[in-house]
Amino acid sequence: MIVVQGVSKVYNSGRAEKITALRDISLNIGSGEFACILGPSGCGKSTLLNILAGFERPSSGEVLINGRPVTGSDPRNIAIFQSYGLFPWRTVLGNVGFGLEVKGVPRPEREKRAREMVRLVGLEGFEHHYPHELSGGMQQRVALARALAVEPEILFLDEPFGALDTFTRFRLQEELIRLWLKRRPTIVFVTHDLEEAVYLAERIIIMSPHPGRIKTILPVPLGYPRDRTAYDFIKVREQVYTELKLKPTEEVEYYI
Ligand SMILES: Nc1ncnc2c1ncn2[C@@H]1O[C@H](COP(=O)(O)OP(=O)(O)OP(=O)(O)O)[C@@H](O)[C@H]1O
Repeated sequence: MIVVQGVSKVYNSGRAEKITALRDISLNIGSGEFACILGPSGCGKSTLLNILAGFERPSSGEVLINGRPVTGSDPRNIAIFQSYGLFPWRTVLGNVGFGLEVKGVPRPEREKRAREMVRLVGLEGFEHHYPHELSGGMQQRVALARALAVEPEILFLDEPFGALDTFTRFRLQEELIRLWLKRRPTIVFVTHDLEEAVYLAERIIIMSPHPGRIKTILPVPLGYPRDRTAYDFIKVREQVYTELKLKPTEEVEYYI
């Protein structure tokens, strides 16, 4: 579904040296796949996601979605959210229904679908609340419901749970998996949280910085829902640690 061919991105920062944010990225993402892009800060994760979503243009190479080159963002199929980005003057229902309104879905149908989405993310009873009356985790659910309400073919998510506490993050990760299994959109999810990637992804695209490259693509051979404490889960996590060189090596060198 998504084909990335030799994509590079160089930023002309106005200073003497240019920044190569991405160098020669090639990868394929299948229809209905859940892929995570994982890597340390500055390795080009957001740049890559923005190029996939059509918000930025690559310096060279190209991205094809369903066989067509991406030349700009496509609001009909693709939803993206980085922070909550909710409209403060709209209620939960108004926020969730926003994308449907843009699509021209008639009011009764819009409301029905928005209510259904609100229920799916566990916010029943909060339909008429405003964003400032909700916790961070609840606002993130609203953002998730809004993105899913338009039934996007592809969902691009850039560290959506980064600012949340562990409990809320775990719950929303579970919810996202549940919704993905139910509707099967293609999901490309950027994170720098290693465990999050192992919990969510069918494949983890591991990137390394300076310049941003794909280091390796790791399939996660675990079913859903995943158990963070299971032996298999810990084994995969260890593999990712090793790939990212975060695992201490066995050899110890002594200097006198
Ligand atoms: N608009 C821009 N102008 C100049 N340089 C940029 C721009 N956007 C990103 N960069 C540079 O490109 C590199 C990759 O940035 P990017 O934000 O894609 O990384 P990231 O992996 O998403 O980082 P983080 O996890 O910290 O968000 C960085 O060196 C950054 O400074």
